[in-house]
Amino acid sequence: MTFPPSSTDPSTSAASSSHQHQTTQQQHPGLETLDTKTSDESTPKQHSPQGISIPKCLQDAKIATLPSTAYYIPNFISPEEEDALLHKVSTAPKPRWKQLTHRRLQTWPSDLVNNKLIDAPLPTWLTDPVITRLMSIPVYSYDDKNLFVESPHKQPNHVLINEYPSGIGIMPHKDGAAYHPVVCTVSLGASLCLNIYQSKEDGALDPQPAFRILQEPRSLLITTDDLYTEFLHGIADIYEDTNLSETTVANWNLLRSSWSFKDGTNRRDIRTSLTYRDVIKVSNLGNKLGMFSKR
Ligand SMILES: O=C(O)CCC(=O)C(=O)O
Ligand SMILES: [Fe+2]
Repeated sequence: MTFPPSSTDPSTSAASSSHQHQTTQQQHPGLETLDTKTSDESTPKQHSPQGISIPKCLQDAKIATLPSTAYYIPNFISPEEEDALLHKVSTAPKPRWKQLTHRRLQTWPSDLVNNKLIDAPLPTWLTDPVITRLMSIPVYSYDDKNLFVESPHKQPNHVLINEYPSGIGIMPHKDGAAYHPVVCTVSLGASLCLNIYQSKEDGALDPQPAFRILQEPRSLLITTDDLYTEFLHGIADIYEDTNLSETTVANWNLLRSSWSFKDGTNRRDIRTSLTYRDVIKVSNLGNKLGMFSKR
């Protein structure tokens, strides 16, 4: 990864777990259990296990105010799934963690070497439920093609886990050429704003974010196209996101709990993100050595 003006990397984060999501359960006349949210969002939902709300197709989750394609699903995983993922992350063997100056990260199945992944399976706790659920959502209602239909391996093969204490973010960067330009980020633990930056005509970074996307715990954010290739993204090193409103947050109408930010602030807490991507180049070295055959 490279940092400004043109860059690549893994992530950041923080936010407040006090923004609890409230749902009431209702029996649908059909088969499934529906979540009826008490907050002010409106995306039509399909249903599955408790606390999850999956749109019928990604168009229902599209962040309409952005110039390029992005989707936001607030209740992508349940509180129990969130706890289970956080437990797996925190109990991973110590050598799995790479400690940076202010945050730490894990890469699964491994680090890239010269932008290449050594072929190895992801552990089940990272594929199920996140990848299975992601693959089950069609992009459009009229056919069943999913988001990874054009990606080299037809699904994510790499997960970067970043843990951001409050006050810590990630510099504006681009994710670079190693990945297919579809990025799926599951947020755990707390909320924060992802900033989207543009370069100015002279190529320098405009330090003022062009857009902000608020990511709540248990949400899935998908960014693609120009958001991947043209814009930069980053997270500010702050303890509180401020000036949050319908006009300053691109995905305000899709939030689970916009009411909880109605004073315009989000106090950061530890946020962990899981970034799922398809690494374009994969080497079979691992298979040849029989390294990963028995997972
Ligand atoms: O943690 C995040 O949401 C951002 C991660 C990121 O930018 C990256 O992994 O490249
Ligand atoms: Fe990134």
